[in-house]
Amino acid sequence: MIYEKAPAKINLTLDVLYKRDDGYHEVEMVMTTVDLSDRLGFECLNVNKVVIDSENRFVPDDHRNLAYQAAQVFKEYCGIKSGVKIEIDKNIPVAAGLAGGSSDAAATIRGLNRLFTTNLTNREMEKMAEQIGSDVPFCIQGGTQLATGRGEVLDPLPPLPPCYVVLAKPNIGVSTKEVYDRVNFERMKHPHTKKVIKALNNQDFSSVCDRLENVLEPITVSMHKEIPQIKEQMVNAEADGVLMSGSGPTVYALVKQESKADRIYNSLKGFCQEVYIVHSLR
Ligand SMILES: C[C@](O)(CO)[C@H](O)COP(=O)(O)OP(=O)(O)OC[C@H]1O[C@@H](n2ccc(N)nc2=O)[C@H](O)[C@@H]1O
Ligand SMILES: Nc1ncnc2c1ncn2[C@@H]1O[C@H](COP(=O)(O)OP(=O)(O)OP(=O)(O)O)[C@@H](O)[C@H]1O
Repeated sequence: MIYEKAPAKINLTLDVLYKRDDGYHEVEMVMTTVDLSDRLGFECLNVNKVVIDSENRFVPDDHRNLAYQAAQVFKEYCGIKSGVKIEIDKNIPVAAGLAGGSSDAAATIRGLNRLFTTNLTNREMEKMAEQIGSDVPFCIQGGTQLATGRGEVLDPLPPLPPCYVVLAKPNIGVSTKEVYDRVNFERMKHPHTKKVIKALNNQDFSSVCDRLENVLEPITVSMHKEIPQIKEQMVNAEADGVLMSGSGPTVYALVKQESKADRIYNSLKGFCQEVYIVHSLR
């Protein structure tokens, strides 16, 4: 069995520019991976099928699983007739806005590229990833990147300066499609994406923290009061920056000091079922 790590992502910015004719939204977002990861294992099967094995009851074990879809796309593209077993050890909260399923799909493409020694380039793997979901191409290489188009046009950026990332996921469900469907361009306050990129170029942590913005946040907030409550607790515990990731519901805090990260963690532990202290990934 060979193994791949599948890290979660957070949005430092998320801007929506317009709705496209294909129904997707043109976006501009700065995303970065954090060290909360699923672990995926891959091995060949003699029979030509894809088998998903996970102990997490929220992870589908059939075609609905993005790792299953990635394996099918990979097998088709590379003309592979043997089957594959994929073990998913799930650590990223499910349906959280942290791209858990997307990262599993990307890890599957990378893992099968190693398992079958197919020598695909990152570019080829990103093209394949587009067929599975808008966040999957970013997850092929991860790190810190500017994602445009519907999320699949990628430009590498300098990493988020080293810090603690406290993630808090309230126990509520959010539909990404529903949040995008509620986008209202008239009332939108667009993020200063260029200033965040400049701050990353200068490795200026406090300017990054001052500019964290996500146009989907007010939409998800209007449906779930838990999100502003978590943000308020994080701010009261002296987080350097706070934002909702993706379409939510996970909210994160960026902090330099470990003692503050601990304080935020402790203040939220009773309120949220799932709270994690992790690091940004270089
Ligand atoms: C919110 C984010 O997670 C931020 O990274 C992504 O934009 C969403 O990425 P994702 O979950 O991989 O999205 P997909 O599985 O491709 O699309 C789910 C649904 O979200 C909406 N969607 C998604 C991406 C995009 N650029 N415009 C959209 O309008 C569409 O209604 C689509 O049917
Ligand atoms: N490998 C997977 N891990 C978790 N959920 C998966 C997976 N494959 C498919 N799913 C389905 O996708 C749904 C969304 O889960 P996921 O954890 O990918 O959401 P997300 O983090 O909000 O995604 P994104 O940030 O890309 O919008 C789940 O409810 C689950 O049914």
